[in-house]
Amino acid sequence: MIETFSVSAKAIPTPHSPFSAQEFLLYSLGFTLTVLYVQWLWSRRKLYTYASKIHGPFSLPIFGCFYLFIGQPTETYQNIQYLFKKYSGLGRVWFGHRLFFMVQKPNHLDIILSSPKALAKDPLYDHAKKVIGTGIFTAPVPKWKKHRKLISPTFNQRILDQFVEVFSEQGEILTKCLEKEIGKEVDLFHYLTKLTLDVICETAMGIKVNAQTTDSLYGKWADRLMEITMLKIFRIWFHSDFIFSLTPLKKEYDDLVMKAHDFSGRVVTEKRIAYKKKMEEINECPEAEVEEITKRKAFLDYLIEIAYTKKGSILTDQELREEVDTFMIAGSDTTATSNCFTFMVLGMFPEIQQRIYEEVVDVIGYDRKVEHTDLPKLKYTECVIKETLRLFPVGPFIVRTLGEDLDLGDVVIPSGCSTVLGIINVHRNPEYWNDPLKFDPERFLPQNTEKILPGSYLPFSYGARNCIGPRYAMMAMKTVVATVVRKYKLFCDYKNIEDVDLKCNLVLRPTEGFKVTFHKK
Ligand code: HEM
Repeated sequence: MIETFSVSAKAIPTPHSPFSAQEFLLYSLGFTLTVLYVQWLWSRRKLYTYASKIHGPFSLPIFGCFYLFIGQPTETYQNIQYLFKKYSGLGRVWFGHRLFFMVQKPNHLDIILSSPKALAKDPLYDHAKKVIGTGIFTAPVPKWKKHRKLISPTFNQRILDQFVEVFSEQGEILTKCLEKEIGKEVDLFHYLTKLTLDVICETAMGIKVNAQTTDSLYGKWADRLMEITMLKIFRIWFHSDFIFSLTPLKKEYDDLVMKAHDFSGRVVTEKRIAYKKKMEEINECPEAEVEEITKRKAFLDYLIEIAYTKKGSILTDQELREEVDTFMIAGSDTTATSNCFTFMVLGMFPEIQQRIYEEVVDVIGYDRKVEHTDLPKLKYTECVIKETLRLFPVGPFIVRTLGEDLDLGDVVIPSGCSTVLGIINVHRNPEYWNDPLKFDPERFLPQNTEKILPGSYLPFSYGARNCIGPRYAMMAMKTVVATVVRKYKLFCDYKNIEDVDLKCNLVLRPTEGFKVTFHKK
C-alpha cells in the first residue's frame, strides 16, 4: 500500500508559482491599496486642479504640511504667519488630506464672510465640541440658525445698559484685588479672567460666582483646555481618538472637561431653581411688580423660559448646558484677553494712558461709579480699544468650510475646501493701514473711519455668523478701563508693538504673558 501511494503521488505534477503564498497575499494587498489610492486621488482631481493654480508650501501625500504645525503654540503661530507672508494675496496649504486656502485680501474676506455658502465652521472646530458641545459657536448651520435667532434678541441695548452696573461693580473689585500687587509686575490675565467670569455669569446667566474674591480656578481650566484643544487640532495624529487616549494629555483633558462641565452644570441648576422661585413670586405679585422682577432678563433666563415652561419645549437640557459652556468660554476668555491687551498698551504708551485718564475724569469724575450713560461719551477710550483689537485681534484666524463653490472674483474656491481668514494679517497689512504697527487710536475717530476699507477691520468677524457680543464686550471693556485708570498708573516694559511676541492657544496671547506693573495714582 505504501509503495502504491508513493508511486501515484510522484505521478501528480506539483503546481509551480514564482511567489510563495505569503508573497502572493502581500502583492495582492499592495495592488488593492494602490488601486484604492488611485481611485481616491481620481475622485479628488478637482481639488488638485484648483490647488495647482495657487502657490503653497511643499506637501507630503496624505499628511500635507503637518510638519509645520507640530511645535509649541508660539512656533505654530509663527509658521502660520510665515505662510501668510510668503503666500500673500492667496495661498493654499494641505493639512492632512484637506485643502485650505489662506485668505487675507479685504475684498476676499468680505465676499466669504457675507456669503451664505461659507456659514459652516471648519471640521477642525469639532475638536472643541467635547468642551462646548454644539452651542452656537460650533453648531452645524441648521441648528446654528435656530439658536442664533433665539439668542440674538437678548443682546439688545436696553438689556446691555442694565449690565453696566455689574461691569462697574466688578471693576471696583478688581481695583481692590490689585492693591496687594502695587509696584510688582503681574500677569494681568490671572486677574482679568476672573473678572470676566464673574461678569459673564452675572449678566448672561444671572448668577453670582464670586470668582475674583474666592480665587476660582475656572479661568485656568478654560485656558489649559484651549491649549490642549489647540494641540489636538494641529498634531494631526491626535485626530485619532485612539492615539490621543494613549497620551497623558487625555487624562488631563477629560479631568478639566469634567470640572468645567460640573461648574456650568451648577450654574444651570441654580438658575433653574431661581427661575422656579421667581415664577412663584410672580404668581403672588400684583402686575406692577412683575415687570420689576423680570426686567433684568439675561439670555439664560430667556432660554430657560423656552426650555422649561413652554409646552413641547424646543431646547433640551443638554442644549441649554452647551450654550452656557459656549458663553462662558467664547465670552469670557476673549473679553479678558482683549482687556489685558488694552492695559498692556496703556502701560506701553503713557501719553495715550494720560489722555484716557483725562477723558474719564472729565466725563465721570474721580470717584463716581461708571454708568451706562457715560459710555457713549468715552469716545477716545473706545478708539484706544478698537486700535488694540486691530493690532491684537484675539481671534487672529477664522476657518470656514464652503458648502458650494465660491467665486472670489479672481479665483474660485471649490466646495468642501476651507478658508483660513487671516484677520490679524489684514489688520497689520501696510496696503490697507498706514504705518500699520504704529499704535494710533485716532484712526478710529469718526472723521477718519471712512478711510477704513470694508473687510480690512474684523476683530469680531463679520456677516451673519459674526460675534454675538461686540457691544457687550465694548461696554464691559470701557467700564473696566475707566474704573482702573482712575485708581492706577500702568507701566509695561514693551516699547513697540513689534516687540510683543505672540502665540495662539485658539485665542491670541503674548508669549511672555501680560506683564504690567501698577502704581497708585
Ligand atoms: C473683545 C471681545 C470679543 C472678541 C474679539 C470676539 C471675537 C469673536 C470672533 C472673531 C468670532 C467669530 C469666530 C469664528 O467665526 O470662528 C466670535 C464668535 C462668537 N462670539 Fe465673540 N468675541 C468677543 C466677545 C464675546 C462676548 C462677550 C460674547 C458673549 C457674551 C461672545 C460670544 C460669541 C459667540 C456666541 C460666538 C459664535 C457666534 C456664532 O457662531 O453665531 N463673544 N467672537
